[in-house]
Amino acid sequence: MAFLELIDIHKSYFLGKEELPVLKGISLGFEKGEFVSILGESGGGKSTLMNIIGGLDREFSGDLLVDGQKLDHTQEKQVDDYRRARIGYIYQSYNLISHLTVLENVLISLEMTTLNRQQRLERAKQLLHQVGLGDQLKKHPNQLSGGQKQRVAIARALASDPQIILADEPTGALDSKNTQEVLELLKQIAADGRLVIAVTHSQEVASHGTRVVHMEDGVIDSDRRLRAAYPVPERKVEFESRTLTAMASYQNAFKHLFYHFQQNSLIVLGTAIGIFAVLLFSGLGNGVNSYIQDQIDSLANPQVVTITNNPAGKYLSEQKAQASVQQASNDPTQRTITQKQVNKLKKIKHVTKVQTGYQLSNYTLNVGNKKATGSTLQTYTAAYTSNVLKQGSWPHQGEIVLDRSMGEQLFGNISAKKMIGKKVQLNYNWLTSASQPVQASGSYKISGIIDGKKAGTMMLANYASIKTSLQKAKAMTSPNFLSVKVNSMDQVEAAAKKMRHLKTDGKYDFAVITIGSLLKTVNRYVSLASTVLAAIAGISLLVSALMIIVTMYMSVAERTKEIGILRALGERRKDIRRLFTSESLLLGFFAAILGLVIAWAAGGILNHALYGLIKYNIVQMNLSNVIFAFVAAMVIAFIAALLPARKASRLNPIDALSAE
Ligand SMILES: Nc1ncnc2c1ncn2[C@@H]1O[C@H](COP(=O)(O)OP(=O)(O)OP(=O)(O)O)[C@@H](O)[C@H]1O
Repeated sequence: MAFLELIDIHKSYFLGKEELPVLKGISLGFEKGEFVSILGESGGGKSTLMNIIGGLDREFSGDLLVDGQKLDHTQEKQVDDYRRARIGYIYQSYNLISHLTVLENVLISLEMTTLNRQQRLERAKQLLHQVGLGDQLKKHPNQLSGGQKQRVAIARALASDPQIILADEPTGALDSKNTQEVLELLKQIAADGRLVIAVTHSQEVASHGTRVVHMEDGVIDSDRRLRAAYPVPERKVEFESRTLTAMASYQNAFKHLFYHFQQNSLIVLGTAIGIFAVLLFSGLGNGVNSYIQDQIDSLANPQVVTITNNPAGKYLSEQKAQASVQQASNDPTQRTITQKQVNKLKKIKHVTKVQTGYQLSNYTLNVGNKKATGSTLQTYTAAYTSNVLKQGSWPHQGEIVLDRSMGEQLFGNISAKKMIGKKVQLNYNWLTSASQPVQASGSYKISGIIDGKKAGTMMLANYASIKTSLQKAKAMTSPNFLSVKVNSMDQVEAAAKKMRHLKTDGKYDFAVITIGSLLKTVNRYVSLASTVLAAIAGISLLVSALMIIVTMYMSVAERTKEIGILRALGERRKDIRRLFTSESLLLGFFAAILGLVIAWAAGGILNHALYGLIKYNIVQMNLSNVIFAFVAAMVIAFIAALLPARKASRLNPIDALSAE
């Protein structure tokens, strides 16, 4: 049995429904060491036969046996392996990959072998040296003559040490000197014990071979032996073929990206701008959120929970509690809290202190004939931080703290310091336990001035003093809000939750507000705003994705021939798909890095510019923003490459090879 056997090969092309039979039952056997020329009239089916022998065409009937093993050409994987391990191609038009150097053109085939990097490099150099191009390694194909290009193609065809070399009009484009040299090389290849099959119109080529097969009208009409086949020397197998690794795909993609540096930098820049915008807006959202938190924390103690009664008795979530307390300020009499309720709170774990307080409406302050009025009179609790105080101290017995603007109404434009120690008369309205309105009053000394700009207009009195004046007026004296202190920040939310769930006779006792929950409400709006901005910026990412899709489609169109070459060298459809996805992922990766750098720089500049104004870094990008930007860039790049990559991988290798 011959080394390579073709048994009754039939092949037809179809034009619509019309069948055009091209090969009409070809049976041939080839041995190693033969240099066979296939001759025949133009259009006789020589190239078609070569494509079948080379495993590029799987649409035929008949059998192909190699080394006695039948090649199941319905199985793509088998044919891919066969091409990669057994076949080396040489074409009339050289089919070199233009963006790779001479050396890289040979290495690309060696990437599908078990040789290591160093061995691959050595073998490529040695082969190029053998074909007389040892000093042209760094050149690109367009810097070579026709003869030189064909010699690179020969070196590449030999790289994976295939047993079969197929040459389609190998000297068709060469002058006589180069033709001679190439023929000598082909003879040498056969003499090395390989099978060389060349399609040709040239008698000269045919006369160099060991055998001439002539085709006519889809059948073999003559098969002449010119001389004996070369003896097959004993050769040990130094390496084997294997599929392309993902690493090699990424390296190739990188080379291609770099070769079109300018075009690709623009795409990277475009995508990076989208990523930068998303990052900057998310960073700005974070910064504004934490700025607000910082501001609120500086005014109110986040470890203190504020509680009022819950007259309706329905469960109040954080948000509902806030709404309910706002309503309560219109009708504070509904909100009195009993000692029993206070005791319940004290029993909650992590609660260290429960401070009673009054929130009373409509009060008047008088000094001589000067008057100031306000809507809410509140007693001081630990909920306030000393940042609120502009001057002086919190009120003790017989003292109050005033807002600066109120002080000005009463005393004219004097300094806060001078207001301290002055006496004011306070009148306010409240109810008796029978709900009859009464007026309470007292004389108080100013112990501190509040920075109204920070905390809003308000007045804080001493709890015990207010209680005494309420008693004097025979008004009810139950407190109507509580400040409950929790021993650590971490426990505030958990403790607040327990407080919310306290019940008396099936009714929920309290409306509970934490600074955290207040902050959450504010931050929800800020986050919403920054998400909307980031989403708008995300549109530019979408544009980037479209840009990548278009580029990839253009790249597929531009590289159609290369795809054919790579398939002929043995790359699988999967490898072709990865060629494009990896290139797109690299684009996404570089864009993400550039986007990060720009966002980092812009954030830095913005922070620097605004620091003087607000004493705060307003752009705060965190790790999750960075990770998100990265993942988004990669996902977009990957998705953008899917369709073009699929298109590329589905190209018929023969059609791809014949692309201009
Ligand atoms: N994809 C195709 N669809 C339809 N017909 C095709 C296709 N490819 C080739 N043919 C036809 O099949 C016949 C054989 O073509 P093939 O290229 O194998 O001939 P050839 O002997 O190599 O010719 P040449 O020596 O001119 O290169 C021709 O008539 C050609 O027109």
